[in-house]
Order: sequence, then structure tokens, then C-alpha cells
Amino acid sequence: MAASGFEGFEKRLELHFSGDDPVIEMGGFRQLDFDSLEQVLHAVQCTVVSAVSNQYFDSYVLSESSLFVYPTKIIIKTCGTTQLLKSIRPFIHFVCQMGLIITECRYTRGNYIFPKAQPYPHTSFKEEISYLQDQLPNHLCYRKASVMPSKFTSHSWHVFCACDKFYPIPIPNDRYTVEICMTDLDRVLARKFFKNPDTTGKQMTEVTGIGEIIPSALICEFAFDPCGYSMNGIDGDRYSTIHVTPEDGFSYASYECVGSIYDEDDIGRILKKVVQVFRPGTMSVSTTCSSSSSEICTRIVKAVEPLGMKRRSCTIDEFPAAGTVVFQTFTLTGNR
Ligand SMILES: C[S@+](CC[C@H](N)C(=O)[O-])C[C@H]1O[C@@H](n2cnc3c(N)ncnc32)[C@H](O)[C@@H]1O
Repeated sequence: MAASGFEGFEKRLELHFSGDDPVIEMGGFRQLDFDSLEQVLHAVQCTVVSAVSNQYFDSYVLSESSLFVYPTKIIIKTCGTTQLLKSIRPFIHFVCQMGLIITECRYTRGNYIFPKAQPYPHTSFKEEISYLQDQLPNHLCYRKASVMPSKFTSHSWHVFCACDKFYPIPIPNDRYTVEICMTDLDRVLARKFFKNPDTTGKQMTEVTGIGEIIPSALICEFAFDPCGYSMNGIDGDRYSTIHVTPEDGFSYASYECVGSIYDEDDIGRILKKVVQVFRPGTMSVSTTCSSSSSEICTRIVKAVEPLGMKRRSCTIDEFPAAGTVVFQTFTLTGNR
């Protein structure tokens, strides 16, 4: 941990692959053995603390956040002073070894609280992009990097996307990803993420209300000592994930899930519960969607504003293959 505090803001990498049907039908990238996965995590400087799988994907809670492995995609988020982008080279090595081809790369992150504590290549967004440009194969030729601003210098959204010549325009899809970053958590609620010797992760999931956010999800959680909490939820082919740094002065929590535009008000209901679990002073919500995202964003605002949070900014940008990214920020109005 940096002398000043723990860096909660995660770096997030998503890689997509394609391959011949038999390779994908056999499980695609899920066939990677655990030793090889550990080699990748070693480069990033984190380890697996718990895992759970279903027929669609494997989910790992890491010492610093989470990893999800699907037959044709991986999503890895890591926080602290991990070197997430150092996973690209070993991932690409194993992807090629398995007869798969990388077709898309997405990298996102918020604003580090302690930027000076970040090691290379995470010393600045410019450095991260330059490293990504060097590591990615040339066939990912459509590339775009952008910093989406908000009203607050503490919250902006860094996005890099790259894809091959076949998918510069997103293929319309009903799925969207929501990434929420929350700072200045309510102190009383944050205390629930401190452990006494007998507290289990399961108890934290229940006491905090996290278990009710998506009641149908199977939750795999971990309570850190003396504080901190991480969980992955698996529900059919959809994941959700929460990471909490509850220490006063640099408190942070993140929530991420996948939704479908056809689920009537799922995202509104989820957002309400998330805000009630953490009551953050400031919150950013980023949605990535290949179809129209305006309705999802309206649902988010309608869910959050009645809980005493006001939208302060909304920035929209388009990225190759990923589609539209909408970055909204909210702050708590009035006293807690
Ligand atoms: C790994 S967890 C959750 C990570 C998540 N990305 C976040 O934003 O908070 C981080 C919290 O656990 C605490 N913690 C305790 N032991 C830890 C360990 N061995 N590795 C990482 N974090 C640890 C940190 O101080 C922090 O409060």
C-alpha cells in the first residue's frame, strides 16, 4: 500500500477473441490451465483468493479485484499499485497458443486518488496508451483513446478501445456494461466493511444489503483483514462485482454489472440498492452500450435522484466496436 493510503480506483481490461467453432465449443479461453492463469496474475502482481464457475464462465476474486473468463472474452480489473497492462503480453501469448485470435481490446479507469504511487506503465494515461499501442498486435487497427471529463477533477473517465478491421462499427447487441465508482462513502455504512476476528465475507454480504442487489446471483466474496471487501456475483451468463476500500480519508467502492436493454427497470432497481449500501458523496456511472444508451441513462438518473443525489455532468463519446460510452457524475445533496 502507498504510504498515503490504498488506491481503490481500478484499472479494467477487456479482451475479446475469435476462433474456429471446435475450439470455442471446447470452452475457448476457459481451457487455459490454472498455472498459466497464475503466470498472468504474477505479471500483474495479484493472486486468486476465491473462485466460482458455472456453465457460462469462470469468476475469480483477486487479492486486488476480479477476473472473469468466458470462452471468447476475459475481463480483468485490478486496483492498488498492480500493473494490469502487463497482463496483455502473456494473455496474447496464451490466446495464440490456443488457436484463438484477439479481435478487440478495451481499457478503462477512473482517476487515481494517489497517482504518484502508480508504477510504470500506469504513471499517466499517456504512458498507459503508449504501452497499449506497443503491446497490441497490428491487426487491431481501429484505435481510439479519450479522457471523458466531468465537473470534478477527481472524477474523469479514461477509455481506450481497439478492434480489428471487421468490427469498427459495433454490432448491435442488447447487452450493456455499467461501471460505478463511488468515493466519500458514508462513514457508518463503511464501518460494516471492517472485520472482527469472527466476521466472514458472507456475513458482510448479508449485513450490508449487498446480497439483495441481485438476489438471484450466486455470490463469491472475500473479507480482507482488517478491512476491505470484494465479491463476484454470477447469474447465468452475467457477472456483477463489488470492491470496497472503507478506510476514512480515501474510502472507495465500485460496482459493475452487465444488463440487457430488454430488462424493464433492472438497472434502476440495482442503482437504488447500490446507493443505499454505500451512500457515496460522489459517484460516477459509466455505461457502455452498442445500441441506444439514452434510455438506460434516463433510468439511472430517475433511480438515483430521488435518493438525494443530483446529476452534475453527462459526457458521451463513441468508440470502435464498444459503441457509445456515457459518463455521468452525481453528488449527494444536503447533509447526510
Ligand atoms: C482488495 S480490497 C478491494 C479492492 C477494490 N478494488 C477497491 O477498490 O477497494 C481493498 C481493501 O482491502 C484492504 N486490504 C487488506 N488486506 C489487503 C490485501 N492483502 N490486499 C489488498 N487489499 C487489502 C485495503 O486496505 C482496502 O481497504
